[in-house]
Amino acid sequence: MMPEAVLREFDVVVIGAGAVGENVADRVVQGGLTAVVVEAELVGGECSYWACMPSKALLRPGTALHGAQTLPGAKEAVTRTLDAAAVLKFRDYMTSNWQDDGQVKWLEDTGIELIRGHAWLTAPKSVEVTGLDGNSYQLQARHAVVLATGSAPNTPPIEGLQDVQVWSTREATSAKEVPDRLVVLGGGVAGTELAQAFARLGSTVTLVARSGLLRSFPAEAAGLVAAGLRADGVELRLHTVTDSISENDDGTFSLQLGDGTSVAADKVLVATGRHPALEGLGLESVGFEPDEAGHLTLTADNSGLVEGAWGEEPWLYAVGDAAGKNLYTHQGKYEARATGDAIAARAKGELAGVAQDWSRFAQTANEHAVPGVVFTDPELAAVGRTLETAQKDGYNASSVELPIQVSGSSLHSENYEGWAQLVIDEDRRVLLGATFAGPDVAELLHAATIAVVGEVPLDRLWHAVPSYPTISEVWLRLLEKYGL
Ligand SMILES: Cc1cc2nc3c(=O)[nH]c(=O)nc-3n(C[C@H](O)[C@H](O)[C@H](O)COP(=O)(O)OP(=O)(O)OC[C@H]3O[C@@H](n4cnc5c(N)ncnc54)[C@H](O)[C@@H]3O)c2cc1C
Ligand SMILES: NC(=O)c1ccc[n+]([C@@H]2O[C@H](COP(=O)([O-])OP(=O)(O)OC[C@H]3O[C@@H](n4cnc5c(N)ncnc54)[C@H](O)[C@@H]3O)[C@@H](O)[C@H]2O)c1
Repeated sequence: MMPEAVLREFDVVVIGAGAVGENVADRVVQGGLTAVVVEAELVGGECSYWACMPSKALLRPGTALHGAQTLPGAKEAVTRTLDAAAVLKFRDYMTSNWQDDGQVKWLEDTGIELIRGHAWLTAPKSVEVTGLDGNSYQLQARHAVVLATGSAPNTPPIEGLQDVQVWSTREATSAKEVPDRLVVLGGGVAGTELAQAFARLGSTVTLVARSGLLRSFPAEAAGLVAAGLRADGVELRLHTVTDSISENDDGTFSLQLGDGTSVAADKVLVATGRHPALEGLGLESVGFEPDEAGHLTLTADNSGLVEGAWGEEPWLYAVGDAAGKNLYTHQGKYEARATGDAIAARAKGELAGVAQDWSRFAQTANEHAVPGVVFTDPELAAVGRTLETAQKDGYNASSVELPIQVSGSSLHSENYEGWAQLVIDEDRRVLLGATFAGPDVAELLHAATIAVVGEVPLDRLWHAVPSYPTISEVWLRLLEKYGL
């Protein structure tokens, strides 16, 4: 017999304790409300244990080693290759060995209650939980329920894929051994980063992508990353579809490609995008139906409020990967701060109706200034609109671009190769976006984010003097080329 449900009431119920769920709960508690987060796996979510942190821990030692190898004086001192076992150990350390005690303690110290288990909606503001402690919980939210359930990997329609055991990014980022031959399917951010990480750890890597590499970025910038991967021995099979996959008796894999060739692998990583994790959440009980293909989608406004949920007043919110706007930890946490503050303000009667753009309750930067870094070597860092997206969005946009060739870059490494672009709104003479590609350009990005968010006029930007000799001097060169 099922034990009777434990009834609990909170101001806010958050489903999912990834980085985003943690942050939204933090903000509502700072705002004077009570909050519970329900987590089915590890507190900290995908980013801490299977995504950002382990993938960057696998990449960073290779980048540091390569950096030293490109500098006279240092390269003579570096005589060995990457120590794969030590890199995996560093990755284990950066994921706290997949233990979440530290993050649980943070929840306790912050005054957020944690229930471990699987949660789903049963009615407006009502959530049921099958607890990992054997209890069942009936949670009632006085003000809001927040979906912070993250995303799940897409499965591409490849014959035989359903019948074989391939790696998702989870198995890749938590791998205990380095496979001899790895095939990566997908030329997006995850596929590109992990292809380079494993190539540098010693795998023979083939990356198969049905289109180009890193297609959402300017071609010149993506081209530098492609050259970096090729230099590490990654075979890039771009504009190539994968027709079928099968597992051989010895546990290896054979993939048939659309160009008639085949490729063999010891492991296959599928990294072909992700979708919001909204299945099994009881959304049907509050007014949502899957489409003909069986997919559930939600539309959330600029405060994260989900449109169309049953109920007398606004109560259902979606943030982070679950909202499906921008699948980045930093952007999800930004959404969480706005949503948490909006929930607290609405509960106190301090916010009515739609949140005003650029107020603390609105996720306005989602429309204008989403920064992202591809942590390959060389890096690719971009914020805001590309020339293509700016023109598509109706801006009278122009661009200025240059190879990165300044004193800072020639000091950085021998034969430094980089590329930078600014996208300009000609009507207002402000930046709409920026892209940098090259070794160690990630730290250049925040200056661009500030310029885009602040809509700093170019004539004023001219007075932002980059220090000599830094790679940031490329800003000055770009503005000079633009005509200032
Ligand atoms: C390989 C890889 C590398 C990445 N690297 C970066 C990077 O370098 N920088 C960056 O900004 N982004 C990166 N990302 C993206 C980043 O990981 C996500 O944007 C981020 O994790 C989203 O956070 P979230 O809290 O929305 O979701 P998640 O971290 O997925 O958290 C959701 C949580 O909800 C829980 N949950 C789901 N359903 C239920 C339920 N019904 N009941 C209870 N609990 C539930 C899950 O167990 C999970 O813990 C990477 C992604 C991948 C795949
Ligand atoms: N450094 C970072 O911030 C970082 C790193 C990794 C992942 N992420 C985030 O995680 C999300 C998921 O990463 P991702 O690389 O899986 O997604 P992605 O959207 O970046 O790339 C998906 C790739 O898969 C390909 N693809 C899609 N469907 C396919 C099909 N049916 N057959 C073959 N190829 C197909 C696409 O053409 C694309 O190249 C991204 O949105 C990204 O924001 C961020």
